[in-house]
Amino acid sequence: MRKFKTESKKLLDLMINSIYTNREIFLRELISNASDAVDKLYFKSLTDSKVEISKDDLAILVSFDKDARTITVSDNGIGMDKDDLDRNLGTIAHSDSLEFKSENAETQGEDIDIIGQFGVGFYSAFMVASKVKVVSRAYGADAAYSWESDGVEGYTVKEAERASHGTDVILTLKEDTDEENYDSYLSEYKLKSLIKRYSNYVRYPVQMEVEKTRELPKPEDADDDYKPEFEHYRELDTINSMIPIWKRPKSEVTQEEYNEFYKSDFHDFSDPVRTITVHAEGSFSYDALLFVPGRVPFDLYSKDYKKGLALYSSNVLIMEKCEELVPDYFNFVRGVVDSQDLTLNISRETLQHNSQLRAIAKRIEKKIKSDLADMRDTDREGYEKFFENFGRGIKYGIYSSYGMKKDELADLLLFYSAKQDKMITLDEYASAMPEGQESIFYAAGDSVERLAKMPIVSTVLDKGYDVLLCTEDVDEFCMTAMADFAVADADDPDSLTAYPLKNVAGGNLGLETEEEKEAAEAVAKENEDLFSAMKEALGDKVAKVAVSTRLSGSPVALTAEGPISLEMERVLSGAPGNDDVKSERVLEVNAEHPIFETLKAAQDAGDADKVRLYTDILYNQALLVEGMPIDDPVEYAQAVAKLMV
Ligand SMILES: Nc1ncnc2c1ncn2[C@@H]1O[C@H](COP(=O)(O)OP(=O)(O)OP(=O)(O)O)[C@@H](O)[C@H]1O
Repeated sequence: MRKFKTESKKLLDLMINSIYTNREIFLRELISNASDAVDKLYFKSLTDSKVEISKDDLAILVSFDKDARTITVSDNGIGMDKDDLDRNLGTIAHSDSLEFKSENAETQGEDIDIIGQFGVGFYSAFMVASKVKVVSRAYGADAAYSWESDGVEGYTVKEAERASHGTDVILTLKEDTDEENYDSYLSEYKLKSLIKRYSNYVRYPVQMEVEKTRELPKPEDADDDYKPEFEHYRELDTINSMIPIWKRPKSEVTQEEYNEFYKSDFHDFSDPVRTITVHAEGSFSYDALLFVPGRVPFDLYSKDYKKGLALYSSNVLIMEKCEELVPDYFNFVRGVVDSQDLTLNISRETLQHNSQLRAIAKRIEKKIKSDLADMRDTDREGYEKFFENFGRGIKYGIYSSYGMKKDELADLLLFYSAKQDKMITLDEYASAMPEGQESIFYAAGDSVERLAKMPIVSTVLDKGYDVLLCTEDVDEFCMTAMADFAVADADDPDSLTAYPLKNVAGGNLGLETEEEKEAAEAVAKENEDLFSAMKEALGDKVAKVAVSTRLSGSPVALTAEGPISLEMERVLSGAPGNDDVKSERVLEVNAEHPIFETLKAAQDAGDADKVRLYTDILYNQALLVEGMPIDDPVEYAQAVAKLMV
C-alpha cells in the first residue's frame, strides 16, 4: 500500500470533516470530474486527428447497487494511466485539471469548460464512502488500473480490467449512524434529484438506468372485460437538461421556454410577468436570467422567506440562493447567475471575493430597475398588478434606507390619486399640478373610500390640488423617509425642483392666504378662554385646540403636529411594545361652522358643563372620521343621547 503524504493526510481529514457543510455534494464533484475527463478527450479530438471519437457518444453514467451498497459514476472520457492515478488521486490538492486549463487556455474555445481547479473534489467521496475504488483506462492505453483507498492511511494501485477508455468511480457507502442515513443515497429518486439539482447543466448527458412502466399490448383474443396489463422495464434516461437556457441567445429562446424553465426550476404554477436577461462580457463575464413572479409567493412576508439568486459556476450549481445578488426591496426576483470567472473557495460553497458578487449585484439591480420602469411605461395594467404584489417591498426599501434609496426607487412607486381616480406615479402627480402648487399632498388611512370623504382631503381637493390616498401601512413611513420628490423643470431638464411631500392631516400645509391666517389668529385671540376651556376638557388627549384654516364643511378635525401622524400611531400601536408611540394631536376647530357659535354662546353664558360635553362629542366625532377608536363608546353614546331628549 502506498501511503498518503503526511500533509495530504491532514488535508484529507480536514476535507472530509470540515471543508464541506453538505455531504450530498459528493455526487456533484464526481460528475464534474467525469465531465472534465470527457471534455479533455473531446478537446484532444479537436487538436489531434488520430483521436477518433464522436461527441454524441460521450456521456456520464450514474448507477447504484442496493445490496452491495455502492454508487458508481462512470465516464468514457480521457481516463488515467497508472502514473495519473498515483499523481492525481494520491496527492491531495493536485489538480491536473487546473494544469490542463492553464496549458490550453489559448486553444480551448467555448466548447471546453473545465470545472476542476483545486484538486480536492474527488476526496469529498470519503464523506459518504468507507471505500473508494477507481477503475480507469487512459485513452489509447491497452491496460486498465484500479486505485483503491479507505481514505485514511493510503491507497493501492493495481492492474485491472476495463473494456475501453474512461473511468469508473465506485463508492462503497459508510454504515448508517444515528445522525446520518447513508443508505438514503441508494435510491433512484434521490440520485436523480441530486443530479438535477447540482449537475442539471453539465454539458454532457448524465444518464441513469431508471425503472419505467408500460402497458402491454392488448391480446387479440381479449374479451370485453379485459383489464390493461402493465410491465416494468428498465431504460437508460438522460437526467440532466444540459444546455442552460440562460446561455442561449435571447433571440433563440421563446417566452414559452422561459416560462417553463421558471415554473419548473422555481416551483411556481403561474408564468412570470417579466423575464430579464443580462449578458456581461469582458474580463469578468457572466450571464443572468431573472424573473419577476406573477404572484406573491405564499411565504414572501414570512421569516422563512429567503431571497437570492441561484449561482452557477461553469454550469455547476454553487449556491441555491445567493442573497448578496439582490437587494431586499427586489427580494421577489428569482433567477440564476452563471459565471466562469468566479473565484470560488475550495468547497465551491462560497466565493473568495465578494467584490465580484457586488459588481454583479449592482448591474443586476440596475437592470431590474430599468426593466420595471419599462413595464411601468409600456404595460401599465401589468405594472399595476406587479405593484400590488410587490410594491410594498419597494416602499419598505425607501423607508428602511432612511430615504437614501429614493433616487433609485421613487419613480417606481404608484399611489392612488383622489383627483384622477386611479394609480399614478409621483411624476404624473407633479406634471398635473396647477400653477402655484408647492407641495405634493397625501392622506393616509385604511381605505380609499374613507380617505376620499375626509374633510381635510376635501379641503385640499377644493383648492384644485390632488391628494394621494395611501392605504398601506408602510406608505406614510415611506413618504416621511422620502421627505420630498424632485422633478426636472420642463424648460431646463438639468434643474430640479424638490416638492415636499405633505400629509394633509399633518402640521402646516401652507395652503392658507395671509388674510386667512390673520383672520384665524384674530379668532383665536378673541376666543382664548373658549379654546383653553376646550383644551382643559380634553386634557392629555390633545396637545392643543386651535382654529383651523383648512376646514370647510365640518366643525372639527384631528390633525397631528410633529413627526408622528395619527395614521403612524395607529400602525405602530398594532405592534407590541409600541404603547408609548403617540402623535401630538391637534383638535382643529372650524370657526365658520355654526357649531362654533353654539360653543361660543355656552362659553359666554358660563356653561362650563356644556362646553365640556360638546368638546368631548366633537373630539370623538373627529376620531371616528379618522377611523380611530374612541376611548369610551358608551359615554359617547350617552352624551349624544342626552342631546336628543
Ligand atoms: N473521472 C476522472 N477521469 C479522469 N481524471 C480524473 C477523474 N476524476 C479525477 N481525475 C483527475 O484527478 C484530479 C483530481 O481530482 P479532484 O476532483 O480532486 O480535483 P479537481 O477536479 O482537479 O479540482 P476540484 O477540487 O476543483 O474539483 C483531477 O484534476 C483529474 O486530473
